[in-house]
Order: sequence, then C-alpha cells, then structure tokens
Amino acid sequence: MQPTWKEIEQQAKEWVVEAGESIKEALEGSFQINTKSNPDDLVTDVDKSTEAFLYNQIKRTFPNHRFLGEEGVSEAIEDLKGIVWIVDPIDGTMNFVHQKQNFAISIGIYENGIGKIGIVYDVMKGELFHAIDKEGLFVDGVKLTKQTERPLHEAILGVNSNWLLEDRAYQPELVRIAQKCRGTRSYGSAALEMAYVAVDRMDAYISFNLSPWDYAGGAVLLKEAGCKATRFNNEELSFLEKGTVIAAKKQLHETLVQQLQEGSE
Ligand SMILES: Nc1nc2c(ncn2[C@@H]2O[C@H](COP(=O)(O)O)[C@@H](O)[C@H]2O)c(=O)[nH]1
Ligand SMILES: [Mg+2]
Ligand SMILES: [Mg+2]
Repeated sequence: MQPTWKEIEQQAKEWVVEAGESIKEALEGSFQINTKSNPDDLVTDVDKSTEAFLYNQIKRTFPNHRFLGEEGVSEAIEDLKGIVWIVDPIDGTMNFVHQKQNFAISIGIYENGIGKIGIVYDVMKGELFHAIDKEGLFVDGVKLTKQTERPLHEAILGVNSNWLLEDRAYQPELVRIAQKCRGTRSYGSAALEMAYVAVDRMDAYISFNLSPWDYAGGAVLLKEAGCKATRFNNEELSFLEKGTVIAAKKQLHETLVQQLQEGSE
C-alpha cells in the first residue's frame, strides 16, 4: 500500500532532524572544504555525506521515489515524472563554513512536477518549517494562519546586495525597488529566506541564479502560506533549470513583477 503524504512528511522530518545532529557533530571537528563553479561556491564533505544519508534513507524506504540532489549523489534526472525528492543538503554552505549558522536542509517532494511536501530545517536554531499540499504551513508542528499583506514602502525585502552593485540585468529596477521598500535583509540561504516570507518575517525575497534544490522546499511552504513564487517575468519556476526567483505575498508579488517588467521594456 502506498504511504500517505502525512507518513512521508513525518519520515522526512525525522531524517532532516537526524541529519542535523550529524551536521552539528561535524561542526565540532574538521571537515574538507572544496569549491565548485567559482571560488565562492563552496562545498564540504558534510554537504555530500548529508545528501548521501538522505538519499540512502529515501531509496531504502521508498524505492520507487526518485531523487534530485545538489551534490550529485544520485544519477541525474531529466524529468519530474513520479515522486521526486529535490534536496539541498546544506543551503547556505558559505554560512555553514564561515558562521556555523544561518543554513538549512531543504527538501521539496514533487509528484509529476506538483509540490506535495516542503521542508526547510534551520539546523542550528532547531526550527522546522514544513507543509503538505493543501494542508497549511507549520513551524515545529504549529499551524500558521496569519499572513499580512504590506505595500512596498512598508515591506522588508530579502535581496543580496551583490545584485544591486553588479552590472546585471534588472540592476536599476532592483535599486529602485530597494530604495522604495522599508528595509532589505540578506541571509545567504534561499531556503531560509523563502521560509521567512512564508512565515511573515519578510515580505518578499528576490534572487538571480538559484538552483531548483535551493527553492523546491520553500516553494511548497510559500504556496501553503498563500504567497507566490515565480521567475522575474512571472513565469512558473522550473524544478529542472536554474533561474531567477521572486517570492512574496500575492499583492506585493504583483507589484514587484510589474516594477521589474516596466524597467526591462
Ligand atoms: N551572492 C550569490 N548568492 C548565491 C548565488 N547563487 C546562490 N546564491 C545563494 O547561496 C545559496 C547557495 O546555496 P548552497 O546550497 O550552494 O549553499 C543560495 O541559497 C542563495 O542564497 C550567486 O550567484 N550569488
Ligand atoms: Mg543551495
Ligand atoms: Mg547546498
């Protein structure tokens, strides 16, 4: 008999907490640090061992489920058919290495491309953001029901200052948006920043260059919070390709997409 989404979510939550304990132990010792696409794109053997732990648990327990992870522990996948676990074992590796905090384990479980379960676990704070499709958003088992829409001038916006300084597409529009909002914040973990929008600690999060595993978990949390997460051009997020992300309360999302589109015309 197929497990229920509740049973799958419960199992996934247990695994992320167990993985978090191993990550905390690793932080007390030494670990290997390497780089990937550029000198600032860090990866450690803890990222890889965490992904391997989650992959092995999933394949042992749900053998017909598929896996898409950042560190390539499993074979690559070209489609989202069936049930796919999209996993970032440590989102915010730079923070893990430099700060030993402000990082998360992120899991999005998708069925034929539709988000069914989202889990973002702040390992050092022990804060677990979780959601099942159509069942609401929870933090550590407590359901969140309140979401406040705020206009741009009253909004806290999650944006990395790099996007405002570098000569990038949309840079003038992003500067104008940053000038209009109440304040900006940057935590260096898309998974955490999308969870913060979902639980109303920020009103929007904007980023270039994110991978599906950075946002697959947060996208489900945001859907259950009644928020919206799309590409800058309002197209749906792809869970197979990198790209831009705007995650926000619904009305603010519309404002932000409009302001970005106005500038790009
Ligand atoms: N300043 C930049 N930050 C980036 C970029 N791409 C992603 N990010 C942020 O870092 C983490 C990377 O995730 P990890 O799993 O590799 O630690 C991601 O969540 C974003 O917050 C970038 O090009 N520049
Ligand atoms: Mg990541
Ligand atoms: Mg990662």
